[in-house]
Amino acid sequence: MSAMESQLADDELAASWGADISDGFIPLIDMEELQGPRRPEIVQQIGHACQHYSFFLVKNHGISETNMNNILGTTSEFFKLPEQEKLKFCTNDPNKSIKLFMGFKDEIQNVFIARESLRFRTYPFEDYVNEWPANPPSLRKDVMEYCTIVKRVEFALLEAMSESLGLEKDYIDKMLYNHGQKISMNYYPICQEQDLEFTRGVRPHTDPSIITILLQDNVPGYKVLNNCKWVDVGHIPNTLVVHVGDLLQVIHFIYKVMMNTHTHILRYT
Ligand SMILES: O=C(O)CCC(=O)C(=O)O
Ligand SMILES: [Fe+2]
Repeated sequence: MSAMESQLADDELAASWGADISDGFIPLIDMEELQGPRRPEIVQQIGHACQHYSFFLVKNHGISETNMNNILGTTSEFFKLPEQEKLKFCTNDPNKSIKLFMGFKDEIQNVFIARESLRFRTYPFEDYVNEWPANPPSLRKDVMEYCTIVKRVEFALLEAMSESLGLEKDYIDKMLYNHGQKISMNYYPICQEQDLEFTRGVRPHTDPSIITILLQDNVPGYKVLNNCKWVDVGHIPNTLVVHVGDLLQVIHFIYKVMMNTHTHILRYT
């Protein structure tokens, strides 16, 4: 098959199970179907999405609308806290499992990275929960509820990814040996129209993770790189974006991803 024919076949296959977005196409996986008779087909879809896109959307993932609203609400409450309360979590100490990153100017590229980001280890909860912010009071409960279900989503996806590579379904999980989980709560503040050219949410990057599972609010701005073109993911309600991270790529050499957030409106993920 020529490269063009193969691209066409890929596009046709993808067109039968993807989601149309504003300026392109993004694979959409129905996770509920992983439990039923169509599992082999869905596993194939996941493998195809990882190999040809390195990102995809998932629906019917088991995270309720309430859970999603709670964690996004908690995130926005945290970033609304007074500066001195938040700054307690800013640290250069490499041994700290929780860190807040504030917006900063990148002098070399002459851009302002506007994002505030609170990142912390979550799993196993008992090892870390006491370090999590006690404010807002809902945070610990919301993070635990959300991360418990995200862990299930992650396991289901890693199993399907293993199978899609012709491996035993617990292959990747066993290789990773009891791996943990990290959450990154992000706040993209409003920036002025005239500053837009010099302001980024995040710079183009790949993630140093196994997989990244992203929940975003309904504000657009998130882009992924596909065939050398940045594609706006937009917001499809009740879906999560899944990315193949660098570590999974290192294990298998075939999955690759890039992402970029550039926004001039208030946004939480
Ligand atoms: O918050 C987003 O939209 C993207 C965040 C991201 O890419 C990251 O934290 O690695
Ligand atoms: Fe990322």
